[in-house]
Amino acid sequence: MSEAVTRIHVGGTAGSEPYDVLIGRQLLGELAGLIGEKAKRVAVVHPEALAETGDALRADLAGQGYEAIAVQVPNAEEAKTAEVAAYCWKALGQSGFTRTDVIIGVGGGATTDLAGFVAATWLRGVRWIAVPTTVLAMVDAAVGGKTGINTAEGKNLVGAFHPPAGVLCDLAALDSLPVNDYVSGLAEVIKAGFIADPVILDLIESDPEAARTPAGPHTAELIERSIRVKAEVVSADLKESGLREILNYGHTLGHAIEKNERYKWRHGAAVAVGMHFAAELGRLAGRLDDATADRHRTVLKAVGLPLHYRYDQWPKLLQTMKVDKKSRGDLLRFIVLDGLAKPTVLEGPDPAVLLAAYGEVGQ
Ligand SMILES: NC(=O)c1ccc[n+]([C@@H]2O[C@H](COP(=O)([O-])OP(=O)(O)OC[C@H]3O[C@@H](n4cnc5c(N)ncnc54)[C@H](O)[C@@H]3O)[C@@H](O)[C@H]2O)c1
Ligand SMILES: O=C(O)C(=O)C[C@@H](O)[C@H](O)[C@H](O)COP(=O)(O)O
Ligand SMILES: [Zn+2]
Repeated sequence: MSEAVTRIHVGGTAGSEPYDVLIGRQLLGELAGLIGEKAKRVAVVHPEALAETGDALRADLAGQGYEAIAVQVPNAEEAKTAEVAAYCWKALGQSGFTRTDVIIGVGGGATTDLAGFVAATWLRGVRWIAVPTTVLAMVDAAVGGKTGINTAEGKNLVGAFHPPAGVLCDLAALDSLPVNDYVSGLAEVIKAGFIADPVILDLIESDPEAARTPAGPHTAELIERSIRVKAEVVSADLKESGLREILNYGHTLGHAIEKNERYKWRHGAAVAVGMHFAAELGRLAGRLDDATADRHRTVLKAVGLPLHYRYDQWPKLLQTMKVDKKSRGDLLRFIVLDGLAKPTVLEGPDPAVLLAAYGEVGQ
Protein backbone atom coordinates (compact mmCIF):
# COMPACT_ATOMS: atom_id res chain seq x y z
CA MET A 1 0.00 0.00 0.00
CA SER A 2 1.46 3.40 -0.91
CA GLU A 3 1.86 6.01 1.82
CA ALA A 4 -0.01 9.29 1.75
CA VAL A 5 1.41 12.16 -0.26
CA THR A 6 1.32 15.67 1.14
CA ARG A 7 0.93 18.48 -1.39
CA ILE A 8 1.96 22.03 -0.50
CA HIS A 9 1.00 24.75 -2.93
CA VAL A 10 3.34 27.59 -3.84
CA GLY A 11 1.47 30.52 -5.31
CA GLY A 12 2.70 32.29 -8.42
CA THR A 13 3.81 35.89 -7.91
CA ALA A 14 5.74 38.39 -10.02
CA GLY A 15 4.45 36.71 -13.19
CA SER A 16 5.66 33.24 -12.21
CA GLU A 17 3.54 30.08 -12.45
CA PRO A 18 2.27 28.41 -9.27
CA TYR A 19 3.46 24.88 -8.50
CA ASP A 20 3.22 22.17 -5.88
CA VAL A 21 5.73 20.57 -3.53
CA LEU A 22 4.95 16.87 -3.04
CA ILE A 23 6.23 15.00 0.01
CA GLY A 24 6.00 11.23 0.25
CA ARG A 25 7.58 8.13 -1.19
CA GLN A 26 7.88 6.74 -4.70
CA LEU A 27 6.94 10.01 -6.33
CA LEU A 28 8.74 9.58 -9.63
CA GLY A 29 5.48 8.56 -11.28
CA GLU A 30 4.58 12.25 -10.98
CA LEU A 31 7.40 13.29 -13.30
CA ALA A 32 5.67 12.66 -16.63
CA GLY A 33 2.80 14.99 -15.69
CA LEU A 34 5.25 17.71 -14.68
CA ILE A 35 7.41 17.31 -17.76
CA GLY A 36 4.34 17.91 -19.89
CA GLU A 37 3.46 16.88 -23.41
CA LYS A 38 5.55 19.37 -25.32
CA ALA A 39 8.95 18.12 -24.15
CA LYS A 40 10.96 15.86 -26.42
CA ARG A 41 14.20 15.95 -24.40
CA VAL A 42 14.97 15.81 -20.70
CA ALA A 43 18.30 16.36 -18.94
CA VAL A 44 18.82 14.79 -15.52
CA VAL A 45 21.41 16.87 -13.63
CA HIS A 46 22.77 14.89 -10.67
CA PRO A 47 25.87 14.84 -8.43
CA GLU A 48 28.52 12.12 -8.47
CA ALA A 49 27.13 10.71 -5.23
CA LEU A 50 23.85 9.94 -7.00
CA ALA A 51 25.31 8.46 -10.18
CA GLU A 52 23.14 5.34 -9.98
CA THR A 53 19.97 7.28 -9.23
CA GLY A 54 20.68 9.73 -12.05
CA ASP A 55 21.30 7.01 -14.59
CA ALA A 56 18.29 4.95 -13.48
CA LEU A 57 16.10 8.01 -13.91
CA ARG A 58 17.57 8.72 -17.33
CA ALA A 59 16.93 5.12 -18.42
CA ASP A 60 13.37 5.26 -17.09
CA LEU A 61 12.64 8.48 -18.99
CA ALA A 62 14.23 7.06 -22.14
CA GLY A 63 11.90 4.07 -21.72
CA GLN A 64 9.00 6.51 -21.72
CA GLY A 65 10.08 7.83 -25.12
CA TYR A 66 12.04 10.96 -24.19
CA GLU A 67 15.52 11.70 -25.52
CA ALA A 68 17.04 11.60 -22.05
CA ILE A 69 20.57 12.56 -21.02
CA ALA A 70 22.20 12.40 -17.61
CA VAL A 71 24.54 15.28 -16.76
CA GLN A 72 26.79 14.33 -13.86
CA VAL A 73 28.21 17.24 -11.87
CA PRO A 74 30.59 17.35 -8.86
CA ASN A 75 29.27 16.85 -5.35
CA ALA A 76 28.34 19.77 -3.12
CA GLU A 77 29.60 23.35 -3.68
CA GLU A 78 32.08 22.29 -6.35
CA ALA A 79 29.08 22.11 -8.66
CA LYS A 80 28.09 25.74 -8.07
CA THR A 81 30.66 27.29 -10.40
CA ALA A 82 30.61 29.06 -13.75
CA GLU A 83 32.73 26.23 -15.17
CA VAL A 84 30.22 23.55 -14.21
CA ALA A 85 27.33 25.67 -15.50
CA ALA A 86 29.20 25.98 -18.82
CA TYR A 87 29.70 22.21 -18.87
CA CYS A 88 25.92 21.79 -18.48
CA TRP A 89 25.18 24.33 -21.24
CA LYS A 90 27.49 22.36 -23.52
CA ALA A 91 25.64 19.12 -22.78
CA LEU A 92 22.31 20.82 -23.52
CA GLY A 93 23.65 22.34 -26.74
CA GLN A 94 25.03 19.02 -27.93
CA SER A 95 21.70 17.30 -27.30
CA GLY A 96 19.75 19.97 -29.21
CA PHE A 97 17.82 21.10 -26.13
CA THR A 98 14.99 23.50 -27.08
CA ARG A 99 12.65 25.79 -25.16
CA THR A 100 10.04 23.08 -24.70
CA ASP A 101 12.52 20.61 -23.19
CA VAL A 102 12.92 20.08 -19.44
CA ILE A 103 15.75 19.92 -16.90
CA ILE A 104 15.41 17.74 -13.80
CA GLY A 105 17.71 18.59 -10.89
CA VAL A 106 18.19 15.55 -8.62
CA GLY A 107 20.33 16.06 -5.53
CA GLY A 108 21.10 18.34 -2.63
CA GLY A 109 20.73 22.08 -2.60
CA ALA A 110 23.98 22.64 -4.47
CA THR A 111 22.70 20.51 -7.36
CA THR A 112 19.21 22.02 -7.43
CA ASP A 113 20.67 25.56 -7.27
CA LEU A 114 22.92 24.74 -10.23
CA ALA A 115 20.25 22.88 -12.23
CA GLY A 116 17.78 25.73 -11.68
CA PHE A 117 20.40 28.27 -12.73
CA VAL A 118 21.19 26.33 -15.90
CA ALA A 119 17.44 26.17 -16.60
CA ALA A 120 17.10 29.92 -15.99
CA THR A 121 19.90 30.77 -18.38
CA TRP A 122 19.54 28.18 -21.19
CA LEU A 123 17.68 29.88 -24.05
CA ARG A 124 16.76 32.55 -21.44
CA GLY A 125 14.69 30.10 -19.47
CA VAL A 126 13.40 26.54 -19.78
CA ARG A 127 11.19 24.48 -17.47
CA TRP A 128 12.82 22.61 -14.62
CA ILE A 129 11.73 20.17 -11.96
CA ALA A 130 13.43 19.78 -8.58
CA VAL A 131 13.92 16.35 -7.02
CA PRO A 132 15.65 17.25 -3.73
CA THR A 133 17.47 14.40 -1.98
CA THR A 134 18.73 16.12 1.20
CA VAL A 135 16.76 17.56 4.10
CA LEU A 136 18.12 20.98 3.30
CA ALA A 137 17.12 20.85 -0.35
CA MET A 138 13.64 19.57 0.52
CA VAL A 139 12.85 22.18 3.14
CA ASP A 140 14.57 25.14 1.53
CA ALA A 141 16.75 25.08 -1.58
CA ALA A 142 14.37 23.39 -4.01
CA VAL A 143 11.44 25.61 -3.09
CA GLY A 144 11.13 29.25 -4.01
CA GLY A 145 13.03 29.69 -7.25
CA LYS A 146 16.31 31.19 -5.99
CA THR A 147 18.88 29.59 -8.30
CA GLY A 148 22.55 30.37 -8.63
CA ILE A 149 26.24 29.72 -8.36
CA ASN A 150 29.09 31.02 -6.18
CA THR A 151 32.06 33.14 -7.20
CA ALA A 152 35.41 33.57 -5.43
CA GLU A 153 34.03 36.86 -4.09
CA GLY A 154 30.96 35.42 -2.44
CA LYS A 155 28.12 32.98 -2.09
CA ASN A 156 25.35 32.83 -4.71
CA LEU A 157 26.55 36.09 -6.24
CA VAL A 158 25.36 35.06 -9.71
CA GLY A 159 21.85 33.75 -10.11
CA ALA A 160 18.24 34.23 -11.12
CA PHE A 161 14.76 33.85 -9.70
CA HIS A 162 13.41 30.93 -11.72
CA PRO A 163 10.86 28.76 -9.90
CA PRO A 164 10.56 25.06 -10.74
CA ALA A 165 7.49 23.52 -12.35
CA GLY A 166 7.22 21.17 -9.38
CA VAL A 167 9.18 19.76 -6.44
CA LEU A 168 9.20 16.05 -5.57
CA CYS A 169 10.47 15.26 -2.05
CA ASP A 170 10.89 11.50 -1.85
CA LEU A 171 11.62 10.81 1.81
CA ALA A 172 13.26 7.49 0.94
CA ALA A 173 16.19 9.45 -0.54
CA LEU A 174 17.18 10.56 2.96
CA ASP A 175 18.11 7.03 4.01
CA SER A 176 21.43 7.19 2.12
CA LEU A 177 22.38 10.66 3.34
CA PRO A 178 25.49 10.81 5.58
CA VAL A 179 24.54 11.93 9.09
CA ASN A 180 26.56 15.16 8.81
CA ASP A 181 24.58 16.18 5.77
CA TYR A 182 21.32 15.21 7.43
CA VAL A 183 22.18 17.33 10.48
CA SER A 184 23.36 20.25 8.34
CA GLY A 185 19.87 20.39 6.83
CA LEU A 186 18.39 20.69 10.32
CA ALA A 187 19.88 24.19 10.50
CA GLU A 188 17.33 25.42 7.95
CA VAL A 189 14.58 23.47 9.75
CA ILE A 190 15.55 25.20 13.01
CA LYS A 191 15.66 28.52 11.15
CA ALA A 192 12.04 27.98 10.07
CA GLY A 193 11.24 27.26 13.72
CA PHE A 194 12.77 30.50 15.01
CA ILE A 195 11.40 32.79 12.32
CA ALA A 196 7.88 31.41 11.98
CA ASP A 197 6.89 28.04 13.48
CA PRO A 198 8.08 27.34 17.06
CA VAL A 199 6.34 23.93 17.05
CA ILE A 200 9.34 22.84 14.97
CA LEU A 201 11.61 23.70 17.91
CA ASP A 202 9.35 21.85 20.36
CA LEU A 203 9.43 18.72 18.19
CA ILE A 204 13.22 18.76 17.90
CA GLU A 205 13.72 19.49 21.59
CA SER A 206 11.41 16.61 22.53
CA ASP A 207 14.08 14.17 21.23
CA PRO A 208 17.10 15.85 19.61
CA GLU A 209 18.90 12.54 19.06
CA ALA A 210 15.96 11.15 17.07
CA ALA A 211 15.77 14.38 15.07
CA ARG A 212 19.24 13.60 13.71
CA THR A 213 18.03 10.66 11.61
CA PRO A 214 15.36 10.09 8.98
CA ALA A 215 13.95 7.30 11.18
CA GLY A 216 12.99 9.83 13.87
CA PRO A 217 9.29 10.01 14.77
CA HIS A 218 8.84 13.59 13.56
CA THR A 219 10.81 13.57 10.32
CA ALA A 220 7.88 14.04 7.93
CA GLU A 221 6.23 16.64 10.15
CA LEU A 222 9.45 18.65 10.51
CA ILE A 223 9.97 18.63 6.76
CA GLU A 224 6.37 19.54 6.01
CA ARG A 225 6.24 22.36 8.55
CA SER A 226 9.48 23.85 7.24
CA ILE A 227 8.28 23.67 3.64
CA ARG A 228 5.03 25.39 4.65
CA VAL A 229 7.03 28.26 6.16
CA LYS A 230 9.08 28.64 3.01
CA ALA A 231 6.10 28.24 0.67
CA GLU A 232 4.08 30.88 2.46
CA VAL A 233 6.91 33.42 2.33
CA VAL A 234 7.91 32.90 -1.31
CA SER A 235 4.28 32.84 -2.41
CA ALA A 236 3.98 36.38 -1.05
CA ASP A 237 7.37 37.73 -2.14
CA LEU A 238 9.18 35.74 -4.82
CA LYS A 239 11.79 38.39 -5.66
CA GLU A 240 12.74 39.35 -2.10
CA SER A 241 11.39 42.85 -2.14
CA GLY A 242 10.67 42.64 1.59
CA LEU A 243 9.20 39.70 3.51
CA ARG A 244 11.43 37.08 1.88
CA GLU A 245 14.47 38.53 3.64
CA ILE A 246 13.38 36.71 6.80
CA LEU A 247 14.51 33.44 5.16
CA ASN A 248 18.02 34.87 5.31
CA TYR A 249 18.09 34.60 9.11
CA GLY A 250 21.63 33.52 10.07
CA HIS A 251 22.89 33.82 6.52
CA THR A 252 24.74 37.16 6.66
CA LEU A 253 27.53 35.72 8.78
CA GLY A 254 26.89 32.17 7.52
CA HIS A 255 27.66 33.06 3.90
CA ALA A 256 30.77 34.98 4.98
CA ILE A 257 32.02 31.87 6.81
CA GLU A 258 31.33 29.71 3.74
CA LYS A 259 33.36 32.06 1.56
CA ASN A 260 36.14 32.21 4.16
CA GLU A 261 36.26 28.40 4.13
CA ARG A 262 36.34 28.40 0.31
CA TYR A 263 32.98 26.64 0.31
CA LYS A 264 34.29 23.52 2.07
CA TRP A 265 31.92 23.92 5.03
CA ARG A 266 28.37 22.70 4.62
CA HIS A 267 25.90 25.55 4.24
CA GLY A 268 23.79 24.39 7.17
CA ALA A 269 26.77 24.34 9.53
CA ALA A 270 27.69 27.91 8.58
CA VAL A 271 24.08 29.04 8.96
CA ALA A 272 23.98 27.48 12.44
CA VAL A 273 26.92 29.66 13.53
CA GLY A 274 25.25 32.57 11.75
CA MET A 275 22.00 32.07 13.69
CA HIS A 276 23.92 31.96 16.97
CA PHE A 277 25.48 35.30 15.96
CA ALA A 278 22.11 36.77 14.91
CA ALA A 279 20.61 35.74 18.25
CA GLU A 280 23.44 37.43 20.18
CA LEU A 281 23.12 40.49 17.96
CA GLY A 282 19.39 40.62 18.61
CA ARG A 283 19.99 40.28 22.33
CA LEU A 284 22.72 42.96 22.46
CA ALA A 285 20.66 45.31 20.29
CA GLY A 286 17.94 45.10 22.94
CA ARG A 287 15.51 43.28 20.65
CA LEU A 288 15.59 39.66 21.79
CA ASP A 289 14.84 38.24 25.22
CA ASP A 290 17.52 36.13 26.93
CA ALA A 291 15.47 32.93 26.93
CA THR A 292 14.95 32.91 23.16
CA ALA A 293 18.58 33.88 22.52
CA ASP A 294 19.78 31.05 24.79
CA ARG A 295 17.40 28.64 23.09
CA HIS A 296 19.43 29.04 19.89
CA ARG A 297 22.49 27.63 21.65
CA THR A 298 20.67 24.74 23.24
CA VAL A 299 18.71 23.52 20.24
CA LEU A 300 21.55 23.90 17.73
CA LYS A 301 23.98 22.16 20.09
CA ALA A 302 21.48 19.41 20.91
CA VAL A 303 21.37 18.22 17.30
CA GLY A 304 25.13 18.56 16.87
CA LEU A 305 25.38 21.79 14.87
CA PRO A 306 28.31 24.17 15.47
CA LEU A 307 27.96 27.44 17.39
CA HIS A 308 31.44 28.89 17.04
CA TYR A 309 33.97 30.04 14.46
CA ARG A 310 37.50 31.49 14.53
CA TYR A 311 37.67 34.75 16.49
CA ASP A 312 40.66 36.05 14.51
CA GLN A 313 38.68 35.98 11.26
CA TRP A 314 36.28 38.77 12.27
CA PRO A 315 37.83 41.56 10.10
CA LYS A 316 37.59 39.38 6.99
CA LEU A 317 34.07 38.23 7.81
CA LEU A 318 32.94 41.82 8.35
CA GLN A 319 34.40 42.82 4.99
CA THR A 320 32.55 39.99 3.22
CA MET A 321 29.27 40.79 4.97
CA LYS A 322 29.40 44.26 3.42
CA VAL A 323 28.57 42.73 0.02
CA ASP A 324 25.77 40.56 1.38
CA LYS A 325 22.70 40.83 -0.88
CA LYS A 326 20.73 42.54 1.88
CA SER A 327 23.28 45.38 2.13
CA ARG A 328 22.31 48.69 0.60
CA GLY A 329 25.24 50.93 -0.23
CA ASP A 330 27.34 51.08 2.93
CA LEU A 331 24.43 49.98 5.13
CA LEU A 332 24.80 46.54 6.70
CA ARG A 333 21.44 44.85 7.29
CA PHE A 334 20.73 41.75 9.40
CA ILE A 335 17.65 39.70 10.11
CA VAL A 336 17.19 39.50 13.87
CA LEU A 337 14.29 38.46 16.08
CA ASP A 338 12.16 40.83 18.14
CA GLY A 339 10.96 37.66 19.88
CA LEU A 340 10.17 34.07 18.98
CA ALA A 341 8.74 33.98 15.42
CA LYS A 342 9.05 37.75 15.14
CA PRO A 343 11.73 38.35 12.52
CA THR A 344 12.69 41.89 11.66
CA VAL A 345 15.48 43.86 10.02
CA LEU A 346 18.31 45.46 12.01
CA GLU A 347 19.91 48.17 9.90
CA GLY A 348 23.36 49.64 10.43
CA PRO A 349 24.10 48.22 13.87
CA ASP A 350 26.78 49.95 15.94
CA PRO A 351 30.15 48.31 15.04
CA ALA A 352 30.82 47.84 18.77
CA VAL A 353 27.60 45.83 19.12
CA LEU A 354 28.54 43.71 16.11
CA LEU A 355 31.94 42.98 17.61
CA ALA A 356 30.42 42.18 20.99
CA ALA A 357 27.99 39.74 19.35
CA TYR A 358 30.88 38.09 17.54
CA GLY A 359 32.68 37.92 20.86
CA GLU A 360 30.09 35.29 21.90
CA VAL A 361 30.63 33.31 18.69
CA GLY A 362 34.36 33.60 18.06
CA GLN A 363 36.81 31.19 19.67
N1 LIG B 1 18.02 28.28 -3.44
C1 LIG B 1 17.73 28.39 -2.15
O1 LIG B 1 16.74 28.99 -1.75
C2 LIG B 1 18.63 27.73 -1.15
C3 LIG B 1 18.20 27.55 0.16
C4 LIG B 1 19.04 26.93 1.07
C5 LIG B 1 20.28 26.46 0.65
N2 LIG B 1 20.65 26.62 -0.63
C6 LIG B 1 21.93 26.08 -1.11
O2 LIG B 1 21.92 24.67 -0.91
C7 LIG B 1 23.25 24.21 -0.81
C8 LIG B 1 23.39 23.22 0.32
O3 LIG B 1 22.58 22.09 0.04
P1 LIG B 1 22.76 20.71 0.80
O4 LIG B 1 22.91 20.92 2.24
O5 LIG B 1 21.68 19.84 0.31
O6 LIG B 1 24.19 20.21 0.34
P2 LIG B 1 24.74 19.55 -1.00
O7 LIG B 1 23.89 19.75 -2.16
O8 LIG B 1 26.14 20.02 -1.07
O9 LIG B 1 24.71 17.98 -0.64
C9 LIG B 1 25.55 17.47 0.35
C10 LIG B 1 26.24 16.19 -0.13
O10 LIG B 1 25.31 15.12 -0.13
C11 LIG B 1 25.31 14.45 -1.41
N3 LIG B 1 23.96 13.91 -1.53
C12 LIG B 1 22.85 14.55 -1.89
N4 LIG B 1 21.79 13.76 -1.73
C13 LIG B 1 22.24 12.57 -1.26
C14 LIG B 1 21.61 11.37 -0.87
N5 LIG B 1 20.29 11.23 -0.88
N6 LIG B 1 22.39 10.34 -0.43
C15 LIG B 1 23.75 10.50 -0.35
N7 LIG B 1 24.39 11.63 -0.69
C16 LIG B 1 23.64 12.65 -1.14
C17 LIG B 1 25.72 15.53 -2.36
O11 LIG B 1 26.20 15.02 -3.56
C18 LIG B 1 26.78 16.27 -1.55
O12 LIG B 1 28.00 15.61 -1.63
C19 LIG B 1 24.13 25.43 -0.63
O13 LIG B 1 24.78 25.72 -1.83
C20 LIG B 1 23.13 26.51 -0.32
O14 LIG B 1 23.59 27.78 -0.72
C21 LIG B 1 19.87 27.24 -1.54
O1 LIG C 1 15.00 31.52 -0.06
C1 LIG C 1 15.55 32.50 0.47
O2 LIG C 1 15.25 33.65 0.19
C2 LIG C 1 16.63 32.28 1.43
O3 LIG C 1 17.28 33.23 1.86
C3 LIG C 1 16.88 30.88 1.87
C4 LIG C 1 18.31 30.60 2.28
O4 LIG C 1 18.24 29.48 3.16
C5 LIG C 1 19.21 30.20 1.14
O5 LIG C 1 20.45 29.79 1.64
C6 LIG C 1 19.39 31.19 0.01
O6 LIG C 1 20.07 30.61 -1.06
C7 LIG C 1 20.17 32.42 0.41
O7 LIG C 1 19.97 33.36 -0.55
P1 LIG C 1 20.95 34.58 -0.85
O8 LIG C 1 20.09 35.48 -1.65
O9 LIG C 1 21.34 35.18 0.46
O10 LIG C 1 22.09 34.04 -1.58
ZN1 LIG D 1 20.21 28.75 3.51
